[in-house]
Amino acid sequence: MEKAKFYKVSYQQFEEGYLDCQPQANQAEIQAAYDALKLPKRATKGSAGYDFYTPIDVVLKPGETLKIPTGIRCEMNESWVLMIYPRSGLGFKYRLQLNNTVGVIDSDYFNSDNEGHIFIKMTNDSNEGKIVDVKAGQGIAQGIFMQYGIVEDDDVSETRNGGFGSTTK
Ligand SMILES: O=c1ccn([C@H]2C[C@H](O)[C@@H](COP(=O)(O)OP(=O)(O)OP(=O)(O)O)O2)c(=O)[nH]1
Repeated sequence: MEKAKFYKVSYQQFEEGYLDCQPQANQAEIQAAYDALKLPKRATKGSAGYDFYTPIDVVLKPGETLKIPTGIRCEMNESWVLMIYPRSGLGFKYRLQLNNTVGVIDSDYFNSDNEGHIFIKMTNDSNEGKIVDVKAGQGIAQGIFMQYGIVEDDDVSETRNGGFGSTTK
């Protein structure tokens, strides 16, 4: 693949990921969120970041954390990586942080058994007592494609199958 392409995950995978993040959710709510999913987009021609839109309302008091099932998977050139960063505005306003500081989405994640469903985990780290309030459908984070290098005597032969922690089991 020369460039990259975003897709929605299957409904079945979205439901699984959604329930993992929001165990109380009912099927009508999940189906509505699935139907409303938007693929990531850049805001302007010169923007580096593809905005990821949250399928659920994100309301976080200081210190609270939420895992967001984006419903999105990404196919990309195998020498690329998709880096997920907070949106600057939300960081400036609320000190909204990604739990892993930066999300690293590997090109071979696309083929893993959860379809490469991208999750974003965030914490309101506000030190001014501000409550994060981002409605479903609004941008919550941004993804930037980058090319990565490998060492000249690299001999890895493992393939990925699974999400977080799967290659360290
Ligand atoms: O914020 C994130 C970070 C990662 N991932 C997915 C994509 C990535 O390809 C996969 C594995 O992530 P990573 O390699 O950073 O985590 P790990 O804990 O080292 O897991 P692994 O052992 O699977 O490499 O999880 C997300 O959906 N969201």
